[in-house]
Amino acid sequence: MIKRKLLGQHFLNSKTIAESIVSEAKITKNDVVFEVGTGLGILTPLLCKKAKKVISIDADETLVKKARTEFSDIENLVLKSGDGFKKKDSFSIFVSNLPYSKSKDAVEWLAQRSFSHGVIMVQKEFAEKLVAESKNRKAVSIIATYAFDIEKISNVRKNNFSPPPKVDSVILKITKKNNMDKRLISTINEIFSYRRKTVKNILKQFNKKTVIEKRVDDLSGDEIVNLAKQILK
Ligand SMILES: C[S@@+](CC[C@H](N)C(=O)[O-])C[C@H]1O[C@@H](n2cnc3c(N)ncnc32)[C@H](O)[C@@H]1O
Repeated sequence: MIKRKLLGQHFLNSKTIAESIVSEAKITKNDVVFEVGTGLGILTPLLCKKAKKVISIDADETLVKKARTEFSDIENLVLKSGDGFKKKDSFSIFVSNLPYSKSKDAVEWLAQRSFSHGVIMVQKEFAEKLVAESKNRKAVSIIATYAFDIEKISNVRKNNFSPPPKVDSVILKITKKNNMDKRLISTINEIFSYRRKTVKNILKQFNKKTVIEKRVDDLSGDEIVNLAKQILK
């Protein structure tokens, strides 16, 4: 039970929703799809039908073994065990019903990867955080909106999962816009730990100078990214 919770094991039980996720991913026979969280494999064979190749990873070895047996006849499927957000495989499309505790890690990892687009399912609150404005923004909102165009596809009620999670989910389409590196991402996170300070005082922490008296909350997303770039120069 503890493992289930830690790994966010709420399995989608609606074939219709699984089909709509795969359809939104606009997969062609030229695409390599990377799926994090094979789970019970509701998405995996549908992805394989459309793609040239599917790499599907689960952190739970038991689920990977089960999938290996169940999908042994699918030739374009590579099943792996381990932490999906530590893998270095190349892919063109990302599809994941994300393990919820890993949503922030997923966004930061995806921001560093080159790919075309993805379809992800996240908790409703996390989806709202990603597109939040001014004072409601977090570092992950800045990273996500700089790295991707984000489009909401639909809401998914919690009863479409077994066992049902506490909250509803949202399907998002993300299209890659800008690549970011690890240093830029950690500097944006650091800026947010000083979010009540003025830009002038933040830069002072990094031995840099400016006359700008604005606070982080008054800057646009691009201005925050540029501030992080200035700190890194
Ligand atoms: C929300 S379930 C989704 C499973 C399946 N795709 C579905 O839609 O029913 C998340 C899955 O991700 C797996 N998982 C959790 N953390 C992971 C990680 N870091 N890397 C790979 N898989 C992970 C869990 O074991 C679980 O099977």
